[in-house]
Amino acid sequence: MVSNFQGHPELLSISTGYPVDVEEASSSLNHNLIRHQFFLETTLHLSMERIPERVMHAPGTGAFGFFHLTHDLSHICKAKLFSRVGKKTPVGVRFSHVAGFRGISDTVRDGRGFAVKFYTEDGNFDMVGLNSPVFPILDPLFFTSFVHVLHPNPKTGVMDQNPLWDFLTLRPESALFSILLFSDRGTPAGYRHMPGFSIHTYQVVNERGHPSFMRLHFLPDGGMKNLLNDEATRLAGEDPNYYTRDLYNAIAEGDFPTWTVAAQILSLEQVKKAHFDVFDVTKFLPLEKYPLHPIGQLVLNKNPENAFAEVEQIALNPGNLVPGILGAPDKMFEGRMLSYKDAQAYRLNGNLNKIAVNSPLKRPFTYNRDGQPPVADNELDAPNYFPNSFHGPAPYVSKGTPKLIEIVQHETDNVLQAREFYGQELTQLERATLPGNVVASLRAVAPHIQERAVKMFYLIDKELGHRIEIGLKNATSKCGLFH
Ligand code: HEM
Repeated sequence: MVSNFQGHPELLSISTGYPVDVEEASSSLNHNLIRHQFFLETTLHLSMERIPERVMHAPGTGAFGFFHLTHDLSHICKAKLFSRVGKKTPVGVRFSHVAGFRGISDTVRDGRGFAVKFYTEDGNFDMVGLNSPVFPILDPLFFTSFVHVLHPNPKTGVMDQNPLWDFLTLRPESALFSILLFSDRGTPAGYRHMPGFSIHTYQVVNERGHPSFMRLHFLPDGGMKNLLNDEATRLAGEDPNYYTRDLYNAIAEGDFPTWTVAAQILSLEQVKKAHFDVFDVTKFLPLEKYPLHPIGQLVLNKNPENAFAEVEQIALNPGNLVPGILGAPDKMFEGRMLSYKDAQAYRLNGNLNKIAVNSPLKRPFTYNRDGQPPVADNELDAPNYFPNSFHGPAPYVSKGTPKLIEIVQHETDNVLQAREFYGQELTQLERATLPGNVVASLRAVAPHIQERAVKMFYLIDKELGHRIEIGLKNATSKCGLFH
């Protein structure tokens, strides 16, 4: 990953086009600085190089490619990306760290974002998921607190494990996510070696408006690979951009990463008869009951050419839906539909969909005008009000607007799936390394929170609880505590 700019040098100018003379470009000593146009512009522009970083998932990288449909799904969902086997829909993908700020080392233990923008003929569909099949909280009301516990203490500015463990042990629905996070899956071997999950169960409809429900899985064709804690810690110090470079170089060398895309598909009947909430984002849908149906392949074959324009400014929003995909009926999804729109308007301003990476394939015709750049084409004297009798954009006529089903959500058993996942899904090696990974974080936490955490792990599995308890007793360093 080196700069290999091969172009001929152009004439240097400032952004107004004023050509810069060699004397001006060489020194500002003994010059009137206010009249030194080159100094003035470069210095003032530097202060404006940054935009607000994402409040969550700030560190990350991206790549581009396509989604190749291998199995027709049009009997279930009329979205264009799922019809006609062989179809290739262009995609933009952003992989990210859940916590921390830009610049954090890639291999630090964390959840990872796995977000895909599908550029379809009917607009952009964004699947904004994680490398984990579940989310730690059920209720969007607690999302702000969850974000706060993953960020530095506002007094000291230092990361502190106390709020994280305090919160996780007080919100028992996070038990399954905690097992995943502290297993070796919390330190993937790279972005191209991790899976992705929609987590939400989407409601979709076919041409006849008939509803079905699906959770999407993206399974790395090269297999899932993780790092052991020691290796991840070493790489965090020695090679902070380990994942980013690995992905970039693989694509640059033509070793394109691919994922098999599969869906768990449920009928309305199955949803009603499930005996549990299939929309609960803190739980997975058992594979024996709802098997995976392969639908296609995700291929990443193009690196970004401009990281700022194509990665920092990509706006992935679960509220970006297309006809046939209604979104999920759970409260978390509803909360997300509000939050991303607001966060991205703050970060990129109201014309964010005019930024090239966010623009849909087909030119949109709207009644919105102007604002902060990029304003580009403002549709000139086409009517900017609706209704009108001057041939302004007209809505299409549908056969009726499908509605999301209504659901009632409750907290349910929080231990059962964590126990199942620990006992049946983790490999022997992952079970062996889990207690040490937990202790490495928990040892820096106040004793009353440690006690609660140990109880939580005992509830999941007696031996796991016991090994963490012993590990904590033997842990000598209590690093991270402020007195
Ligand atoms: C199933 C639950 C959730 C998942 C899987 C998830 C996943 C993600 C991912 C992958 C990103 C990074 C997108 C990118 O690469 O640009 C992100 C960003 C973000 N998420 Fe979530 N999230 C979840 C829940 C929530 C909730 C409940 C809220 C708020 C109510 C929220 C608010 C945000 C915000 C504000 C950002 C930053 C958006 C931006 O500035 O572009 N998320 N989330």
